[in-house]
Amino acid sequence: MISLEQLSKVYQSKGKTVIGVDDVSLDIKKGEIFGVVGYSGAGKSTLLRCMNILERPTEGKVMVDGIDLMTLNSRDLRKARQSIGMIFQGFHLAMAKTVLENVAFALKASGVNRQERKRRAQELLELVGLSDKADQYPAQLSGGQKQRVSIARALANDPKVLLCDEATSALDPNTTQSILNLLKRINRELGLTIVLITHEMEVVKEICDRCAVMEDGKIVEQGSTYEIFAAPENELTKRFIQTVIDFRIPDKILSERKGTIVHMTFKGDSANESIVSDLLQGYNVRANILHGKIDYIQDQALGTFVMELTGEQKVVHCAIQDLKEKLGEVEVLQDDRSADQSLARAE
Ligand SMILES: Nc1ncnc2c1ncn2[C@@H]1O[C@H](COP(=O)(O)OP(=O)(O)OP(=O)(O)O)[C@@H](O)[C@H]1O
Repeated sequence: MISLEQLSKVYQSKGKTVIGVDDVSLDIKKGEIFGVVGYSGAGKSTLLRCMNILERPTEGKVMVDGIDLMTLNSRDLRKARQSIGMIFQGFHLAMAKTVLENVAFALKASGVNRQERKRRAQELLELVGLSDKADQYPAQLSGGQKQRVSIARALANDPKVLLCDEATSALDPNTTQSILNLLKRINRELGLTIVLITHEMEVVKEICDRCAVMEDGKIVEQGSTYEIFAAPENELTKRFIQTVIDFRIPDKILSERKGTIVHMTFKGDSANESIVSDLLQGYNVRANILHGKIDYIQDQALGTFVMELTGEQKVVHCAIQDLKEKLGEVEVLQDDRSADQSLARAE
């Protein structure tokens, strides 16, 4: 649905060159929810705004639903933009207009008559659960309700794509959840392709089918959200995942442990099976759980465990080897230190 080819955006600011987006290529499929995550200044907003040419890329190609947006004149671009809705962190509502008028106004430019505009706006307010607020003004609404109005407005022209610029960043966790649920619902019910940018990995975990991680204008990793969580490769991606699944063990606890400390990730069904206990029993290795959690990402289980394994060192190594073959993701965080202890005693 959206295809970016070698996209770059360079700003000239006070005699300096600032790179906003640096050679990004990306394919976003029809009907998926795609997340772009990164720290402040990574280039997320610039990338998103290039997708509807609110920001004109310096180089590269932007294809949306088969149309090369960079080749359009301003009239055709305005028309093409009708199929690309957008919502913002700050809502951008007209404060002097009622909720209904805010939504109906979006239909004015497309030449819909007054009566039909009103009917459609009422229908959209129903979709976002705000029919009873039609005659109120934005100042009378909560942040979550304002974002619902802006979603209704963005949907007015039946877009194929919805771009969300930090849409939940100004909201509390409960309200964030309800807006994410609404986005998920309109994605499924209307078949809408959604691209969202965020600095919160939790948002990605919650609703994104696929995601990309951005740093210094570049995409450093991308893939299905489940695979990214299960086997992140880039250090930045790992840091983002740690904000959601934190398996770090305090240094003090680690220093007290003498066995081999391993971090294991269990994918899908294996998260529900007793592979580990069966295997460790077979090897006569004892396991002490230091951290354990099963998360559900895109309705698939993902288990994360940190364990201290003790037993004869050779046997522990064989058991780890076997676990790697069966589970794939096993990382040794700290080697066995019982030898250090006997060495210290000998000294
Ligand atoms: N209009 C502009 N003029 C000059 N530089 C800009 C402009 N817009 C963005 N930049 C620069 O481009 C880079 C990427 O900014 P961008 O806003 O896209 O990042 P971001 O990841 O969305 O961060 P944030 O979440 O803080 O908005 C930054 O270095 C920023 O200073």
